[in-house]
Amino acid sequence: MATKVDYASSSLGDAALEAAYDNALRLVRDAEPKPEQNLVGGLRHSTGEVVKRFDPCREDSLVGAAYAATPELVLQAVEAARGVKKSWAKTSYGERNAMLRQVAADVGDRLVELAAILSAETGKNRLEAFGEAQEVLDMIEHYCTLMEKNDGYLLQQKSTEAEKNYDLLVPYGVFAVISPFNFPAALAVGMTTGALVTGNTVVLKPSDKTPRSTAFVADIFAAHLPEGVINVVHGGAQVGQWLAGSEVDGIAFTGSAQVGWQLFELKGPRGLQRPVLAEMGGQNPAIVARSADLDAAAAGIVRSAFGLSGQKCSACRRVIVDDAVADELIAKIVRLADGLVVGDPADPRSNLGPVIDDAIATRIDQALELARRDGTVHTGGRMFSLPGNYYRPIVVSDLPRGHRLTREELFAPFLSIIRVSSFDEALEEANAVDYGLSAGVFSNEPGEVEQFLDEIEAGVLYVNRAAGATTGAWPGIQSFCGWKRSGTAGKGGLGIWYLPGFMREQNRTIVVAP
Ligand SMILES: NC(=O)c1ccc[n+]([C@@H]2O[C@H](COP(=O)([O-])OP(=O)(O)OC[C@H]3O[C@@H](n4cnc5c(N)ncnc54)[C@H](O)[C@@H]3O)[C@@H](O)[C@H]2O)c1
Ligand SMILES: N[C@@H](CCC=O)C(=O)O
Repeated sequence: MATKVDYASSSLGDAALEAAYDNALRLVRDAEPKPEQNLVGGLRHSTGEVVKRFDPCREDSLVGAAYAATPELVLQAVEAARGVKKSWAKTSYGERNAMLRQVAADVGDRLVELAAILSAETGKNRLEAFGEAQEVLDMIEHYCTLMEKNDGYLLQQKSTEAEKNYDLLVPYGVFAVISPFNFPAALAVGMTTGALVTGNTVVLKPSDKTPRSTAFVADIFAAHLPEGVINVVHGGAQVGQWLAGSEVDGIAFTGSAQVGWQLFELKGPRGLQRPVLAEMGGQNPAIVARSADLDAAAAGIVRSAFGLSGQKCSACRRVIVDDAVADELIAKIVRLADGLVVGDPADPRSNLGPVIDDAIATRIDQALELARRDGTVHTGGRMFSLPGNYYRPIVVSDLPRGHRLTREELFAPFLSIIRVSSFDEALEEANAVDYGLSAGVFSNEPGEVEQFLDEIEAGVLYVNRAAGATTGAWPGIQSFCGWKRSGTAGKGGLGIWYLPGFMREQNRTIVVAP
């Protein structure tokens, strides 16, 4: 691929790539998908109920499917992973890195196909799809590099000729990896690579809304790893519950706070606590001060609020703006939002596609009704001219302070604007939610920027970023730690402290023979 696309890119930058994507999307949509199989100890299982996934842009067209795992199969998958955990932990990180880099190389050879599958299954536009496909590669490379930089997390402590002391991090054993629908390749790969590169084996459960995208990358992992090191069980919430309720030694989860915190409460084998690395949702604010460059602010906010139809954990959900510039900012946001093209990813102009399913659409319809009753709806709403659940970007203001639409995560192209009269008040409102994932500020006052950095309660911060007020974190560049209700681990994916979460500490004092 000639161009490297990330979440801040504004074009694929290559006509040949556009054409290749168009062709791949057509092929993906035209071929009737075979149900994805479960993978247990290297064996494929194709029995049981078939979960079907329809194209969110063309409602009656099947785009993905999978055989849902039974409780017995889930346990077999955990056993298969347990069976090879010693041999996998015994491999050197150099050997593991070599295998994982082969995975990345193979994904790299099939990037266009992956982007097309991602678009077909989620409805995300081509830029978002290529960004995600590229993130898969950068995620694997970043975690392999971290293992090398940290020399496998083994340090010699003060030692003598007679006694050697080592402090090291060792894998827990078997990790359950439970992934969400919105980044079904990048996030499944991120968590899976985190577990594998540190020497754990994995049972991966993709979202039942996106089985094909996750199976695509999982199959490439399986092709390069010893049997049983990666196992895949398909299905919905119930399969996730069976997996999390099994004797796995750790859980890596990305998804809603409602589910993540339930998993956090579960006990591990023999009733003991185990790591639950849960990365969850947000109610992410962008603060706009009166000194801000309002064009940059509007651009960054619109990009972060409506990219992927607001179905990003990092999406900008609240704009908290100084009253002195609020009307001007609202006008700019509305103008940019109205200029976005809503449509099928097959349309190269499309900025945002449909939302993933009827459940989110119902939530949006209810939210809109509430917003019309309690506030001002400036623009946006359902588009009935297209099949599927398409929405024009919704911009709302003047909801009463603390209104639930400004507190809960709707996961939709829905932006609330809140007026304040001081920077202190802006920060107070920004921090008034239970979540703490990403946040942005637009200000040309250094003192305000410093106050924001010191006082905001969130793990991913952006200052004056027109390319994305709250979105666009990238492996090795940003880290992605959810504070408060947004994360359980206190360390996030993408960053430099992520891998130790998959390991525990052991000290080894070895007396050398006299
Ligand atoms: N912080 C992050 O890095 C991040 C990234 C992407 C998405 N998210 C969050 O994910 C959510 C959207 O994804 P989603 O709708 O797929 O989330 P979800 O919580 O509905 O599902 C996530 C995964 O958990 C499984 N699951 C559902 N109920 C379960 C249960 N009771 N036990 C075990 N597994 C269960 C699902 O089948 C899916 O595989 C949003 O809240 C978003 O903010 C967070
Ligand atoms: N890494 C992406 C978000 C992933 C969650 O949905 C971003 O930072 O915008």
